[in-house]
Amino acid sequence: MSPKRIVLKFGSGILTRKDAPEPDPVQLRKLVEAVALLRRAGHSVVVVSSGAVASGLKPLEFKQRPTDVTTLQALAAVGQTHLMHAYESLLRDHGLHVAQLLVTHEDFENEDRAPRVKAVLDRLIEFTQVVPVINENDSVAIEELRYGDNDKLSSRVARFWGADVLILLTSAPGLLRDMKKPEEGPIPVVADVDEVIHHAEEEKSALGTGGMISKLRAVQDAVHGGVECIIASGRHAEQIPSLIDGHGICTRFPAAARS
Ligand SMILES: Nc1ncnc2c1ncn2[C@@H]1O[C@H](COP(=O)(O)OP(=O)(O)O)[C@@H](O)[C@H]1O
Ligand SMILES: N[C@@H](CCC(=O)OP(=O)(O)O)C(=O)O
Repeated sequence: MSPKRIVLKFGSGILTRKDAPEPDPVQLRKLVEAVALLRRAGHSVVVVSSGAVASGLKPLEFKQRPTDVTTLQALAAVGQTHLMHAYESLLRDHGLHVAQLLVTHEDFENEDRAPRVKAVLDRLIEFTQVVPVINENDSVAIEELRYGDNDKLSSRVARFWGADVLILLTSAPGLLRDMKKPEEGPIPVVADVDEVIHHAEEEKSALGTGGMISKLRAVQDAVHGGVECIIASGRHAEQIPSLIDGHGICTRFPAAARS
């Protein structure tokens, strides 16, 4: 299989324990293993990782996610360092290093800044031992914390970087037709997001901020930019390499032709 440019988005809901609002080291280890496998297979991988706010809850002794923006920003400032520490030590076991990029939407929209971000991303990828991990600069980016746009951010990164595939790893196995009937499994392939958006409900995981509607909008944007998208469960990180090969339980959104 030819090497691909892959963006993996890890949502807050899959980086944290199911029973407590704190990072789950086992889960993080499995996700990092999947990244290392893809790297070893010759693919270029960029991770867009949520989890800054969630990672700040325990050190600052919060039992649940607060709602006021300034406290969320404070949590993100503390949590982001914990998150990066975890990535650095887990990636080191695979001979890899984490490269942290904290960005705001403006970094992609401003015509002077955007080429710099792309240049540094391309340069980082040339180092085969480096895995760029991107998050919104939450401590100053209010809009991110209010709207939970890491889905949108990952879609922007994927388009901007010219990724072949964007995988949104989340707490659901893909897009379900009916959330009350998870046994039916996710819709396997979606050609037109507009035709399935009504399946997305407002409900989301305890620590997630985006939700399924945000994911589908992000997917729509990426697909139109020529990026194949996949929504899959991040609780089954072992299937990530096979998702790239066209298998696995997920919802696939084939790329539209690049214009
Ligand atoms: N049709 C649907 N199929 C699957 N999940 C859905 C659907 N509609 C809403 N959801 C919700 O979307 C959630 C995933 O979004 P979110 O909690 O924001 O995750 P993340 O933290 O990974 O971004 C699921 O846990 C589920 O509650
Ligand atoms: N940048 C925030 C992201 C919050 C967010 O977007 O969460 P998610 O809905 O899990 O993608 C953080 O790191 O906490």
